[in-house]
Amino acid sequence: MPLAQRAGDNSEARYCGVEVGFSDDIQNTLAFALGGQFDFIVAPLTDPEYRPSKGKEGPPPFSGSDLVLSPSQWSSHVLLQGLSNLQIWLRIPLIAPELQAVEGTVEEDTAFLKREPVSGKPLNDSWEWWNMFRSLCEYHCQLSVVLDITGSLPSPASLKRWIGEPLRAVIIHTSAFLTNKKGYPCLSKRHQNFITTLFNHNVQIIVSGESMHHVDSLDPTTASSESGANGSEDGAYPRHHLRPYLEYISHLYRHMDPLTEQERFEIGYRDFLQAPLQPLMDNLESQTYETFEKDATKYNQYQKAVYAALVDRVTDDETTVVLMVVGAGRGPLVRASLQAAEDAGCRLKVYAVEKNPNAVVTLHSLIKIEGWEDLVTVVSCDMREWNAPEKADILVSELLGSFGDNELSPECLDGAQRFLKQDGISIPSSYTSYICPITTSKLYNDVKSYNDLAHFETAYVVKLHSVSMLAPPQEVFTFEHPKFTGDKIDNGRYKKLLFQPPEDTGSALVHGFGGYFDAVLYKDVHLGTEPSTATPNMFSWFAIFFPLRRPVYIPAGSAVELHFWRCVAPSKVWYEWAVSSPDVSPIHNANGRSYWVGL
Ligand SMILES: C[S@@+](CC[C@H](N)C(=O)[O-])C[C@H]1O[C@@H](n2cnc3c(N)ncnc32)[C@H](O)[C@@H]1O
Repeated sequence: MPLAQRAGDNSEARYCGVEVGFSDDIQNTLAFALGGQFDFIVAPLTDPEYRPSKGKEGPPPFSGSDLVLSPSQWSSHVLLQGLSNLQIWLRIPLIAPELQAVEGTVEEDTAFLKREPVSGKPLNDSWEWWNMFRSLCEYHCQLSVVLDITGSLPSPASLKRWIGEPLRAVIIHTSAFLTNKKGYPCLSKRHQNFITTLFNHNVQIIVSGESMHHVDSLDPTTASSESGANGSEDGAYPRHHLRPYLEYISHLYRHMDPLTEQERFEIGYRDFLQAPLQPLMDNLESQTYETFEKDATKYNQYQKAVYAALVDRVTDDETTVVLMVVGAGRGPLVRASLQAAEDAGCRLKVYAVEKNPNAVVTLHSLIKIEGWEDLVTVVSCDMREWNAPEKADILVSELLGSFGDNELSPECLDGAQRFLKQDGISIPSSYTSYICPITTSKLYNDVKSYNDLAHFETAYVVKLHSVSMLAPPQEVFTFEHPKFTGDKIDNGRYKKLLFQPPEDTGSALVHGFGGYFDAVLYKDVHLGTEPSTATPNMFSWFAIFFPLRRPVYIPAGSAVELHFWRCVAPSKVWYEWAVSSPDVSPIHNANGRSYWVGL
């Protein structure tokens, strides 16, 4: 039975298994573990005592026939170390044995990796063992990792690296547990936080070792309500000696914070590649507008910004402010603007400019339903071509992509500023893209599975989740509006960035870059996704992912140097990117050969 569900989380269930020794009687071993409420066992495939005797032909080192369990029992409840549905799971200690005080890890299994230092890599960091092994396997998508956790944990930054790796399970040893006041097993705060993080990333937990807490009745603070008080459900077996550990793990899971509304919306999108929208070249579908319109936070921020701009702009009761919503879609920014005007007590004349004829139909009907005919004029036109009958005081738009400028807001607004007064206000007034190097095995393998160059040179919209940020995001490109320079505006850009991972990270692998944005709507009203300032409860934008054709190894203490270009041609805009240190990558997407946004 899976661990009791955490509130609001209907995604994959979390399970807790138990490691068992080699057994001739696997039926009984399994029944005992399941009776103790564990979900599965982890068992060695071969007898560790078995030694092939020289010159003698003997039976293979297996205990018995595969018929000892039914096929469904094998697949649901038994993890054969190393083999699982044609997946290979490499088991390594989280802390290299020579560094840890506590014994009982799997040193033998990984000894071959430690035999010789390779190119000076610090072999006391078990992540290096994993990295060497998976590099030898060319990052194979069926290769995953399982970590043994004991009493000590590595530094927070080095621990964080594992979240971007294909970590399937952790084996938590009974020696990792402390004892609470009542004599029951519990974990240190750091261990608790790590296990909780693992739950969030669908990592299964396996308990292993001898019981170190000989308690025979359940601790009321950790007992799971659905389990029997003593022994197995049907009483056929004695109480499982590791049951208090399972109960503690289950307790941690049940007491996690419930998912927020935003997390509930996003959960099905985590770590899935999506092609970015092309709202200029294509016409968005009705369903896409419907999703946008559910994001109350986004429109609240716009309403606040329009209100603040109106308050600054209106000096007497007689003024009628001309406000143009450019790229009005089905009208939510028109609604937010009219509401802001009502709150500010000022008169507003609105033009709603939209180039998607389908959205224009809905916009017309909204205006009729709401009785806004005297307030709002609908213009079915591309804003870059419209001959406006008068100039605007305020230009409101939302043409932002996950990387700020990637849906060509700069090019559209440069075209629209012709009909903004010289002292007029653009909402947004500026936006900035941000980027950082990330470890993301899952996304890298998903891109690789397309088996062509073009997919490695494409940016993807992704709800980044099982990803490790190796350094904080840094600013890439900023665009400001309006920009009355008199000259033709050049929206081409180039930036070189240097990312220094925290000192205690150790080495790491970069699979690509995560991109975000922040937009200043008006003065101190902003919205964005850059993690340190992200607008809470806003779900209109996921991050953007720029992959690398080959992951780049970053030795401990080294920085990552990234070059990023925004290139503009008469009919398209595209990005190019390359890493120049500590290793040199090719320039990705040279001349926009694989990915571009149409003008
Ligand atoms: C991201 S959507 C936002 C729609 C709406 N404002 C909202 O918040 O739901 C951008 C809208 O701008 C429109 N658009 C993009 N470029 C445009 C252009 N050059 N002229 C007119 N409309 C444009 C698209 O068709 C789309 O409806």
